Amino acid sequence: MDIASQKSQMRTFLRRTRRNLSPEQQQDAAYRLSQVIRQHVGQQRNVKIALYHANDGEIDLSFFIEQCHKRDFELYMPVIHSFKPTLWFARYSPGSAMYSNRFGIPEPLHGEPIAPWQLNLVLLPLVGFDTAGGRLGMGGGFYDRTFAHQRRWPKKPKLFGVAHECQKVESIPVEAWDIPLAGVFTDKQAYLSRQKP
Ligand SMILES: Nc1nc2c(c(=O)[nH]1)N(C=O)[C@@H](CNc1ccc(C(=O)N[C@@H](CCC(=O)O)C(=O)O)cc1)CN2
Ligand SMILES: Nc1ncnc2c1ncn2[C@@H]1O[C@H](COP(=O)(O)OP(=O)(O)OP(=O)(O)O)[C@@H](O)[C@H]1O
Repeated sequence: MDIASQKSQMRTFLRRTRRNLSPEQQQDAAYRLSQVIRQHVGQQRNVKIALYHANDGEIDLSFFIEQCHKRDFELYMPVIHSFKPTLWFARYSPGSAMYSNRFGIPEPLHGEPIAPWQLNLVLLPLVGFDTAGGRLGMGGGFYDRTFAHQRRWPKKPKLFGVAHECQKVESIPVEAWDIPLAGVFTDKQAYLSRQKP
């Protein structure tokens, strides 16, 4: 079986697995995840973080968003570009007016854009991951394209995948365009990459 078909099968299975979590399991996971991320963001100030609005059983960042709000962190959410398959990031605060994109995922309606290299941390939603740096997204290549040229940027945000622990698999093939992650945060622990991304 070719890599695209393997990934597609894995995607179907893992999306179903996360959608089958109960509301209690989701809430518990969201709380634990916020603690795991907080340990890694530490006591820094003026942090600019891109995160996402949970959809399709994704692990929910609302507890973490609350904590960021209290600490005056600036938050941003991905917005799908109107004619290119890439993302830009718009300022978000709890209570911001939102608009559903073509996949039904809410995006900030009036959020100020930020140049991606000005972000300090990007939390990417994952469908699956392994502990060797393999990752699986929704299959649109949106994050891959958005961060494809980051080596040429004046500075780079740290990229961390975010997922439920039950989205961890034995091995996901890494393809040439896959952007390297600094690690993955789950409701159980942080998996940090060995190689520097
Ligand atoms: N919460 C969240 N926001 C995100 C992402 C994400 O994975 N999660 N994205 C990460 O890239 C981008 C959106 N990418 C997406 C890619 C595919 C599908 C999707 O549901 N595809 C459907 C069928 C496609 C269609 O309707 O045409 C599917 O596969 O069932 C959704 C989002 C930007 N925002
Ligand atoms: N930098 C790029 N330039 C052009 N096409 C790309 C680039 N990155 C990925 N793609 C294309 O996007 C498609 C989806 O890739 P892949 O299955 O790895 O997505 P994904 O990693 O699951 O999605 P995401 O990046 O949104 O999390 C592939 O067909 C790939 O060829």
